[in-house]
Amino acid sequence: MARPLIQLALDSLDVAQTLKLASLAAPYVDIFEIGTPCIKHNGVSLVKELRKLYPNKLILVDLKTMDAGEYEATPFYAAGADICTVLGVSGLATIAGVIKAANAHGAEVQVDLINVPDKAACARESAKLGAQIIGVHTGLDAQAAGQTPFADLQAVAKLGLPMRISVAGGIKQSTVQQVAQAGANIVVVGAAIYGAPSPADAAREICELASAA
Ligand SMILES: O=C(CO)[C@H](O)[C@H](O)COP(=O)(O)O
Repeated sequence: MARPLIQLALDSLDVAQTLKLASLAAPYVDIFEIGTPCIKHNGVSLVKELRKLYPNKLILVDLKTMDAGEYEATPFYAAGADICTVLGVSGLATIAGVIKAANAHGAEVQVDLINVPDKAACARESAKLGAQIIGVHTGLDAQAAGQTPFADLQAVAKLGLPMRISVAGGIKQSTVQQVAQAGANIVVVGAAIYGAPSPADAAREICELASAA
């Protein structure tokens, strides 16, 4: 089994800190995620800057789009995003709009299952529409309330859909192998890297653990 891709969530609002973290972790991660607060604060120019600095990395823009899918996502794909996210709770018309924008740019879409009540139905419908990635996600506020993504990951993996599975929500060194073995194709890590004393060491450890899973 191929190791899952490692996605670093760049969740700072500060551009200098974001670029510094990206450079420290770059040797060990496959995807740079421009996190939702970061993209809202810094906009399309940060996508362009990261694209220029890292032509060979995948860039995910965590738009968490809720409406006006095609219109909102188009400038981010045009700026160089490989993947944009859309909320599963937004509904099928919005998801279809982001997929249309992605297709126009030869790019991909991740549907985020955060707070979706019927995750299996949403994942199935998203696959039918042509989304390439389904995101099992326990957000930061839900994590603070003690929730984790592990049970949802198992349930989504069991569906056997023709989509890659991304998992996010407090993944760290002690859980990366568990999620890889449960079927995650993309493992998203934020705080366990950016909050570590050495982000580079943390990113390397996570990459090595994922490779050995
Ligand atoms: O999308 C996010 C919050 O909505 C975060 O970027 C994602 O949860 C990863 O960060 P962490 O590993 O700290 O949970």
